[in-house]
Amino acid sequence: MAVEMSSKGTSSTSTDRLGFLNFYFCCFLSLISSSSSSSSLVVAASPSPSQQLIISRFQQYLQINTAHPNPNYQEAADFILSQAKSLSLESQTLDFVNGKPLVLLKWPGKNPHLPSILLNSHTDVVPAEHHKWSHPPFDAHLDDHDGRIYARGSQDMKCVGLQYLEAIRKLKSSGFEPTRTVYLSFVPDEEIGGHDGAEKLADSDIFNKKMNVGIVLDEGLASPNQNYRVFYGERSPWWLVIKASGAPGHGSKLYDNSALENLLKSIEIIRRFRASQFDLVKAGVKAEGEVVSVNTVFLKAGTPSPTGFIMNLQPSEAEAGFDIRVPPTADPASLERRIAEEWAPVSRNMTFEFKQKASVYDKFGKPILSATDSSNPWWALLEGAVKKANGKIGKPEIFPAATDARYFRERGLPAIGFSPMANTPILLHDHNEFLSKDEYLKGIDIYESIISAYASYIGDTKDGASREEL
Ligand SMILES: CSCC[C@H](NC(C)=O)C(=O)O
Ligand SMILES: [Zn+2]
Ligand SMILES: [Zn+2]
Repeated sequence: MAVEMSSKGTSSTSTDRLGFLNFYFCCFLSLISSSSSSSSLVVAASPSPSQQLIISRFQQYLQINTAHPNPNYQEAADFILSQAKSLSLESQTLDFVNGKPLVLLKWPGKNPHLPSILLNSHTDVVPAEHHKWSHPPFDAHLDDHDGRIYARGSQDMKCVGLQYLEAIRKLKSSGFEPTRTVYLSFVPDEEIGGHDGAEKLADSDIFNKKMNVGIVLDEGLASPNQNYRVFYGERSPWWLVIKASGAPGHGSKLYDNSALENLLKSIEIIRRFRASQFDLVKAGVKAEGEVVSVNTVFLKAGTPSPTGFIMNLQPSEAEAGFDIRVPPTADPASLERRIAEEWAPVSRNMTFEFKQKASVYDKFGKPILSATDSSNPWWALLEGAVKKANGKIGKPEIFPAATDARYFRERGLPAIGFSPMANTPILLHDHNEFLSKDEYLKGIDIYESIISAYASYIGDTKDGASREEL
């Protein structure tokens, strides 16, 4: 792999200087808050100087506005490259698509023949409605009272990207040397489908001929309770548009087969199907990721007029869009039949098209799921490593939405979705997304344990979770 050390971006020295300034500023703030003893609010424990530097680096990454539709990818890439430089990691910027840099870092292992570990994170975030946030979404404000860091991307998923790096920083300073090579990919465009990011990486020669990846870690979700959530598969997005057509007519006339009547019949049938799936979740029979979800995302009909819509004309066309998520355990053929026969039947003058229809099966025709039994030693290693760092993980789940992990699972690689955020409300894509500094710091310890276990593992897929004695 060609190694290019970036000369652009913030140097580690200026990064650290900024961190110290921030540290002194925060000490000043905590002095003020502790002097106002009348306050009944709980004051978060003050971080140590080294923790303050870690938090400050996280804030710097969060402050880079990588929201769609105009993500500042270059600044994010420069920041990651500066961090890589401070850690003496090899780095490379892959420009699969102009203006969408993908940063690939490498920590070479002592045994380059063993399959490597890929730690993936996306650099983009979804947009925020700034006026609806209590703190500006790109300020990365740290609330001194509750220790929360408010920012778009604090949960999804700039936290994970930097936690990987901070864990490596700790491992390096403890003298740890990996047996397996560890790669880190910082990819663009996950939030808009990953086609110009992780999908390009997974299809690339560098990935398929050089990296020899054996396991991928990617994003998970926050957990409101004390157990971390772990994901071994995800639902496939199907974005469906159904269209109805019929004769136009006077607004006063009752007649059969108008476009809107036909569309509304379908919407009612779809709504009943949705309720049947949701009832299974409400009754605790199935988890969210195990049912088919269908949500109406747009309705389009009517004849526009300068003041709104013509009110006495029944339109000749009407359409509706649905976000459908299909679990890997569902039967896609029966859902397709349901769509053609019940949701958009020709008998009601209806047609349908998919704007997106991700396969539920891999290239071998099997549901895209990573094993969670003894055939996948990475699973047991992850469980053991989290436990060793005093964390707990819950039952393996199917991720309800889509992540970049699917591009790696599709190739038959095991991929685990995991974002170490316990005792945290799920706020991805929501207003006031936050992560507490303590959970962030705890997550670094968790990754330190996982990376150490993964990078030291010398067994193959058959001989379980043996570890090299270092
Ligand atoms: C279909 S690609 C868009 C990816 C996005 N992922 C998440 C986690 O929100 C989603 O599931 O809608
Ligand atoms: Zn994400
Ligand atoms: Zn997201």
